[in-house]
Amino acid sequence: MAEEIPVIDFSAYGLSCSEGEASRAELETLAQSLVHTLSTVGFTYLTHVGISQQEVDELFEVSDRFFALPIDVKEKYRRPSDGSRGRHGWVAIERERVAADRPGDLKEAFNMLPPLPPEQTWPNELPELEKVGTAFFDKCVQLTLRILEVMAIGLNVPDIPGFLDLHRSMGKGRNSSLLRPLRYPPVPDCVKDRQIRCGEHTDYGSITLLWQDGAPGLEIETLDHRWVPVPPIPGTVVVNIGDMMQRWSGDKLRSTPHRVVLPDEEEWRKVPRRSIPFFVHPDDDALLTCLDGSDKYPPMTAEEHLKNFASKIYADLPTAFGKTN
Ligand SMILES: O=C(O)CCC(=O)C(=O)O
Ligand SMILES: [Fe+2]
Repeated sequence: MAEEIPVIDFSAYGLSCSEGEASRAELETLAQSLVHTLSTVGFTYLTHVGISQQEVDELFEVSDRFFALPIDVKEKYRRPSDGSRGRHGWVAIERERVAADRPGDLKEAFNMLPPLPPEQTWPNELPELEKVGTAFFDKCVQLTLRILEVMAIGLNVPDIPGFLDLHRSMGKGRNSSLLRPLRYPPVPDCVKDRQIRCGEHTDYGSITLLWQDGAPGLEIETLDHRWVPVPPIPGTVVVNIGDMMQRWSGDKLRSTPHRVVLPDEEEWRKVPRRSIPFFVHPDDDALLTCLDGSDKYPPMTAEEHLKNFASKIYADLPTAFGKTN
């Protein structure tokens, strides 16, 4: 139930206050509760982060307009499938299968990975997508740096500026952080055996920020192996840990399996579900050395870590792993 996933008030360090405003004591308190939750549940809700509902709704709306374009227009902006030409662009329904034992996911997505390589463009048919998407991306970057700073305080990272510096290129190239509006269509009359909206997986980056619309379906697996819902709570953003951060923290923080199931209620089956994840990655060349000073895992660059998992989730590839984005 929702009560297993705490709601943490982030107002002391939200984007609405300036950086020097929060006292050390306020940040310490915030850091303790954040790290406690992310070490156990691996998921939390944050309120008062300083990104308004209006900004979120604007991105939902412009993404809706993109997904409503004819297939042949969306095809022009398809995400290259060979992985060597970047990951920006549209991903069609059932194209990804994040759980190997399930059919393709009932979702479509638009990966936003600024700056674009020269051979890719934003949709000319919908210039607002670039405008709204890049503005939201920038907000996510600012919020991410604040959340990472608070996490680092809670983890007693000795060199916090150095840790934050490993994320300095988000949105500037040589960094794989990704904003990804998702649309899960209304549940079709014919659903394949075991098909759901998004199969069981862990995220593979460092942290994920996730905005949900009002539709239910997101679930997490608890430490005692129960699947519990993460219902949408207005005015909150969900934050969770990815595999890279679990490893980097020497397994202190928990990369929690999650999925998006088909709703049982007829009213929710008839409507789409929309969400906006922002997947955070350190810079490609960042060397990840265990933050607790231990040698539990050998140092590895973010790019090496990414290569281990990327390109494994495409429905037409022979292997599919429980990893997404
Ligand atoms: O749509 C959601 O609520 C979650 C999606 C998700 O877990 C993912 O894309 O990695
Ligand atoms: Fe996920």
